Amino acid sequence: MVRVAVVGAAGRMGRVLIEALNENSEAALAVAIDRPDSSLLGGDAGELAGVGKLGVELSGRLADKLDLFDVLIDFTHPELTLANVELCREHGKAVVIGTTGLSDAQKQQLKVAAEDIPLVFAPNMSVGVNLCFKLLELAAKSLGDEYDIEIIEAHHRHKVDAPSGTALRMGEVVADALGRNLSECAVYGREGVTGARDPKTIGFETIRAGDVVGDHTVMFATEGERVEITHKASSRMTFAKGAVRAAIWLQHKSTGLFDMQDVLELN
Ligand SMILES: NC(=O)C1=CN([C@@H]2O[C@H](COP(=O)(O)OP(=O)(O)OC[C@H]3O[C@@H](n4cnc5c(N)ncnc54)[C@H](OP(=O)(O)O)[C@@H]3O)[C@@H](O)[C@H]2O)C=CC1
Ligand SMILES: O=C(O)C1=N[C@H](C(=O)O)C[C@H](O)C1
Repeated sequence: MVRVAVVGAAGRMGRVLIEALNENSEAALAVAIDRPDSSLLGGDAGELAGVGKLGVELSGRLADKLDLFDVLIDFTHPELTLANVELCREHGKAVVIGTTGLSDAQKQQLKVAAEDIPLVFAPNMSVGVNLCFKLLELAAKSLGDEYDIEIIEAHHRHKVDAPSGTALRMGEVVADALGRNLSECAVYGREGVTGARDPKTIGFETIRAGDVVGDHTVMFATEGERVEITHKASSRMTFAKGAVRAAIWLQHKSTGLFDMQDVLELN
């Protein structure tokens, strides 16, 4: 049985992760962490997640719980994730990272940490999105430079980073397949007199509204037709199940930086 610690346990993903762990026979919640100043500290993590008492108290300091878990699952925010990875690196713990919005420098820090511990880092843990990454590679290679590419994503009103990590990864997949560098060809939103579209660009449009769990569409459009590859998440459970699967998969790894394509053997 893999003993899992969840940080951000009282958050949107944290609560669903606890539920997913409760339903899994190969992994179990061992530690639940949220803000040190949270009014919820001391409560039972299972009750917080709506699955009944689990006997795991919500606490505020991961450093006090290092003996109690094998793998950390972190869906929080970049600075906290990096601090937690460093703590886990010092103590030889594996980490599954779902947090998005990391800078290039922060991603580089993960690469360095992965020399000492195993990490799964993926902007989207759902099977469907990871299948879409493969479909996008095929579509981009088949359609080529004749088609304009636009990536449209929609998320709930609480999301703090844009474009989503998934949309950016979709952009990277398509850009790589076409031999382009995303940092040179990405266009984020348009306003005013923009001029005609530069065919080499990849456009990103972001919607933030209501309770949308996560929608992504990549459009390939040319004169006479367009192809759209769309994924719509209707429950966070799809991400949580993927993260638990990654935690179980990581127990057999000693070091290395992996993503969900590795976990799902889609590479
Ligand atoms: N890879 C994937 O498949 C997915 C990735 N995500 C990503 O996961 C991340 C989290 O998303 P979401 O769950 O919606 O966000 P939430 O804000 O709901 O959850 C984050 C939790 O972390 C808590 N937190 C903040 N500071 C600390 C701290 N110092 N110590 C411990 N806990 C702390 C927050 O508390 P408080 O609210 O009080 O600040 C909150 O409970 C985002 O980056 C999102 O993009 C989301 C879904 C899927
Ligand atoms: O913040 C979210 O909610 C989500 N974030 C991830 C992202 O940025 O791609 C994945 C998912 O779409 C939900």
